[in-house]
Amino acid sequence: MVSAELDKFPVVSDMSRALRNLFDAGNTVQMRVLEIMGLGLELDDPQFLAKKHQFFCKTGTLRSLHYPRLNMKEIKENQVRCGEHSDYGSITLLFQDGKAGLQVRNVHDEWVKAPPIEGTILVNIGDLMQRWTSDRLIASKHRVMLPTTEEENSASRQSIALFGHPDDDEIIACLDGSNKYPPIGSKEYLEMRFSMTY
Ligand SMILES: O=C(O)CCC(=O)C(=O)O
Ligand SMILES: [Fe+2]
Repeated sequence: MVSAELDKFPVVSDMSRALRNLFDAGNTVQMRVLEIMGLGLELDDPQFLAKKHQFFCKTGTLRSLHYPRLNMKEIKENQVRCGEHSDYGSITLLFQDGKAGLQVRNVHDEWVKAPPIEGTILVNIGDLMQRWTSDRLIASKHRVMLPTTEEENSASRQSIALFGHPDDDEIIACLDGSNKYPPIGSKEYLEMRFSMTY
């Protein structure tokens, strides 16, 4: 990146403290969402999922995604901002700025827009949660498309994803007692996905 571009980054005083606060607050929200999911899934112990995320400070990952503003003339055919994928872990909290572009594939296999709604956080189910719940909860495929108007092109987009993953030494076995997916170590699963990707 050229230095002129770097100059356009906002100056955030005490960045590390700001990120730490976001990480900690996000952790609290993740735990609450996992508890609510435990209730919805009618687990004997509704806290079960949350209890498997005790070392979030070690397993959680915060990713800042900055999509620069675009020049219409430089856009290639079929270019997207972030290609179709599902997240690997249990649940992801996604904080979007005011810019549209995110799309989620619904149960009818159609792409639907998931525009940012002020004051809300988007929650994605990850692949390991799908496996854990024997496909009762489906990992949502999502992608980020390019802006459609010239005006939107002249603005950058910023999002922050907080990826949750069960504790490293947990064995993830189907919660319904079935053998739909063989049990797998949480860390082992994540490493397998990374090695397939990179
Ligand atoms: O930038 C976004 O809104 C989505 C990013 C995303 O899906 C990811 O990093 O896994
Ligand atoms: Fe994602």
